[in-house]
Amino acid sequence: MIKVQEYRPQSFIDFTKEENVTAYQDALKKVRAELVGKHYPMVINGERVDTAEKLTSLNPCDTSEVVGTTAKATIEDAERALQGAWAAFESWKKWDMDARARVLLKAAAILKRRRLEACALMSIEVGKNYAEADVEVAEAIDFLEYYARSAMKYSGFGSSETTWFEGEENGLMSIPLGVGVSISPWNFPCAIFIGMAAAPIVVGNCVIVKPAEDAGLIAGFMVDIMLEAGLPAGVLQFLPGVGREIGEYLTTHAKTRFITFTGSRAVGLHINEVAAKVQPGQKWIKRVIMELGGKDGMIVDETADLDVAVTAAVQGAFGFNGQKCSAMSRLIVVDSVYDDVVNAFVERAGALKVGTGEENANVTAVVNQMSFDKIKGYLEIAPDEGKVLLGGAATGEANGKQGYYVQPTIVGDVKRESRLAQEEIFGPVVSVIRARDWQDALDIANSTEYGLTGGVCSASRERLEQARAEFEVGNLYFNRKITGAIVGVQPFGGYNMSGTDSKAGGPDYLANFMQLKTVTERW
Ligand SMILES: NC(=O)c1ccc[n+]([C@@H]2O[C@H](COP(=O)([O-])OP(=O)(O)OC[C@H]3O[C@@H](n4cnc5c(N)ncnc54)[C@H](O)[C@@H]3O)[C@@H](O)[C@H]2O)c1
Ligand SMILES: N[C@@H](CCC=O)C(=O)O
Repeated sequence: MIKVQEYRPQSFIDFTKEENVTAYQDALKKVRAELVGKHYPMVINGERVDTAEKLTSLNPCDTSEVVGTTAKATIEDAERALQGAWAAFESWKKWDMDARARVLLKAAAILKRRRLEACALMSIEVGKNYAEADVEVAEAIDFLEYYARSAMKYSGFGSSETTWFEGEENGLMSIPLGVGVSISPWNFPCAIFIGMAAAPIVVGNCVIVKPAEDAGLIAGFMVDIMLEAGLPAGVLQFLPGVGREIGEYLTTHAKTRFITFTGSRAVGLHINEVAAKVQPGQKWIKRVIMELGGKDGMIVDETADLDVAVTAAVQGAFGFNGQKCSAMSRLIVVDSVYDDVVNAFVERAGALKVGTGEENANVTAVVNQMSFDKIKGYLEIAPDEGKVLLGGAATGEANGKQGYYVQPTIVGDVKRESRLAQEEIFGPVVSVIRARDWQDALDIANSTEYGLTGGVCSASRERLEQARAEFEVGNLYFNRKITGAIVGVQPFGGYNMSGTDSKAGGPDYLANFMQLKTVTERW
């Protein structure tokens, strides 16, 4: 058994301290000097391989800046990566669990040393401010540390998990699935990207990682760390490319054993459908693990502490511009305190500074043109679906910089069945919904097809207990923000249309990537 201290999540950097701000700014300079403008080729079978065409990553906060480029994998590359991964699987599956876990622990150690570089790169590539970037890199380290330790419980012949039967030895063996595809989103391009790769890898699978098109550089940075930590050739195949091209090819392929996907509901459901169709030569039912979108609501009732509720609302709604699956996009307030809560929320949100990630603004630009246009579309219908109380414009500029800037927006008295109340917007836009009373608020909270995060701000024990039982979400928070799950502390994942509730960072997450064999020997 590997010798490590008990898992403890990373603490976050305190950016109220001047020395930490200075260190971050130094990291930004280093990243600008060493990583901006860099090109990341694919990594297939341990070799760096390039393509004629490239994918370009733009700075969303200053779209005149190209942050860097990656290769753009073709179908032939995807095929080669898949075959190479199956060849690597023959030896990787035989490695001791301890030895595989050590690779993750070493990667965590390297990332700890390069923590601020990873943060700074994300400030430039996807516009995260300092705290948002830091929380994400801390989560990436936590995933590596946590999954390394979790793997231990699947090591060896687990006869203790079965009931004793006289005259026989019985037990369960956990064995890896084979080769899978990990398809990740741009909004947590470091933590989710590496968590979805490290988990299957540590228990003996080989993985083709397909990062999001908008965040290829941080993905390349993380792959370098995994290789430096000692992953053998072919275990992690780095395949930046276009989702509907190579993603589609790999998810439909007969030789893909499992798919772990985090992204939108639309793409997730499409993958679920194509993966279910058995291809010629396919000899398994593909395992599909899905983490999808949300339309997350937080209820504030008349017993709530107003300051706690408003702080939770501002943090949950506007952290990383609402570009989190967990973001509070619906604030559901009971009628008797509606005006007080909403006025305070509008006032606090109105003080948020809009600017670049590098300037450490509270709200930065949204990720790309498609996202900007989509949010703009919702802002256009907002006056018909409620009252715009704050913001309401997609300005496309902040402090003289052209970028995908959208004002923090609050729309009041949104109709509960409207598009603003039902569809994931994925930007700094909050719909406030007026509820008659507590029960009406809970009904509204449960009235979407999603079920990812939710929250209640209330001092009523009875109501909190009712919510515990009846609020239909995978992650439920009381009297705090509804974002920011910590690995091992709040296992994360939703149900209903929000996903397969596989609970990343939870005690059973690795079981998603293994199959069990029961072995009986008669003595
Ligand atoms: N539940 C969670 O844990 C969680 C976490 C983060 C983000 N999300 C969700 O992700 C979404 C935002 O991320 P996004 O915009 O990158 O999502 P997206 O669905 O547009 O893309 C996700 C990934 O899928 C790939 N892809 C696109 N089409 C594909 C296809 N046909 N076949 C295979 N792959 C394909 C993309 O290239 C990308 O890598 C939001 O809906 C958000 O709620 C969920
Ligand atoms: N795990 C993150 C959300 C990831 C989705 O975007 C949170 O808990 O806020």
